[in-house]
Amino acid sequence: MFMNLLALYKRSTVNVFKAHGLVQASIADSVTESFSAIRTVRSFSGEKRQMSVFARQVQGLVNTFGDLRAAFAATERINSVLSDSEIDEALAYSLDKDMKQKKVHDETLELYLESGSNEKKQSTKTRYMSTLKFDSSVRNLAETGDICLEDVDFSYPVRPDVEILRGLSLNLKCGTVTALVGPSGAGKSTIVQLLARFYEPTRGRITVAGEDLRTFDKSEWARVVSIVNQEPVLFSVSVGENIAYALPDEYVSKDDVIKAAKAANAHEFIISMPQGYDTLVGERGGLLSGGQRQRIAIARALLKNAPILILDEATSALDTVSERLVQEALDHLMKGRTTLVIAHRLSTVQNADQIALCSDGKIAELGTHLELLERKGQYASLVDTQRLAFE
Ligand SMILES: Nc1ncnc2c1ncn2[C@@H]1O[C@H](COP(=O)(O)OP(=O)(O)OP(=O)(O)O)[C@@H](O)[C@H]1O
Repeated sequence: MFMNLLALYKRSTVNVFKAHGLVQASIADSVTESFSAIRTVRSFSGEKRQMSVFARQVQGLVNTFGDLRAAFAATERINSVLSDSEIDEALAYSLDKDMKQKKVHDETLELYLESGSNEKKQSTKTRYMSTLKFDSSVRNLAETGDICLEDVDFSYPVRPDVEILRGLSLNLKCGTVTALVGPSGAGKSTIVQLLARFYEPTRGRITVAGEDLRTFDKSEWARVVSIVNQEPVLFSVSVGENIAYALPDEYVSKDDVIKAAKAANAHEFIISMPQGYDTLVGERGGLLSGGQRQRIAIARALLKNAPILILDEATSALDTVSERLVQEALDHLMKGRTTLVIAHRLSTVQNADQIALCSDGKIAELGTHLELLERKGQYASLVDTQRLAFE
């Protein structure tokens, strides 16, 4: 993982240096051309055409300085990420909140409040944040507590004026399955994005065992959440390596990989391939079928063993045999985990512990399949529309 990051950094740095080189060459060209244009203008000052050449060269020079500034900004950004001096906004938020509520009294915080040097403030903040990270023991909370979306509003940063979620509240009971259904565009995938913390709520909060998710480091949170979706991301390496990728920072034995593959109904098809677990899967797993790719993703999730599971349309677009194999693997994966399933086909979610119907950025109906049918509301009409043969 670290080697990949290093390689990425090297590539980025080389690109920035290349950009610098290009920009410098371009500046030199622009300057030379500008001076030659000036000379031309001087010697043929009566000709308008030469004036327009001169104006173009000056414009070129201005653009070049713009490019140079962007290249410097990119270098600075890369360096700030690598030197770890970036502020984790989520943690900064919780720190700020605790301080405002004066819940935390210790001398480190007082130090922080003092008007000391920026460096001192930063180091105090970092120390406080690492205490928070350590104390919070995310995994323990995720294994034992409910996840609650509390009165959540959300707008995507690119369209801040459009509210996608409006006062949405939902409780995912620890160790149970919640199915999220609703019309297209209602906000189901947006809820997944917030639970995975790709975005933070604009208002309201998401908690695990009562703790605001923003108090946890995002990478720690990523360890306790598994997402399996319709198009799993596979890398152009072997099947075994793709499964082991679940734990990129840890040593994973071949036995563990095989155990996960067996539980995911993937072992049989893997050993029937020419090089078994060493078979390369091709670019984005292109040498495997859709159902096989999903079972590899499920094996990966089993190996990761995260207490929170999100299944986004996981069994759609599969033929009946593949769907049965994948569904069995999923049933295995869901056991004992706090699971949120998004499915368009209502037949796949009727056994969930609770079904939440998301409509217009809110949870409009909540209950079991039978309860919601009896209610004769939106869920019942969705079921009706799909003309499914429920008991
Ligand atoms: N990254 C994004 N930036 C801006 N708007 C987005 C983004 N992703 C989704 N949206 C908008 O948010 C709204 C809700 O989308 P979302 O994907 O959450 O709905 P959904 O219920 O999952 O729909 P579907 O069932 O069709 O997948 C839509 O209007 C969509 O256009």
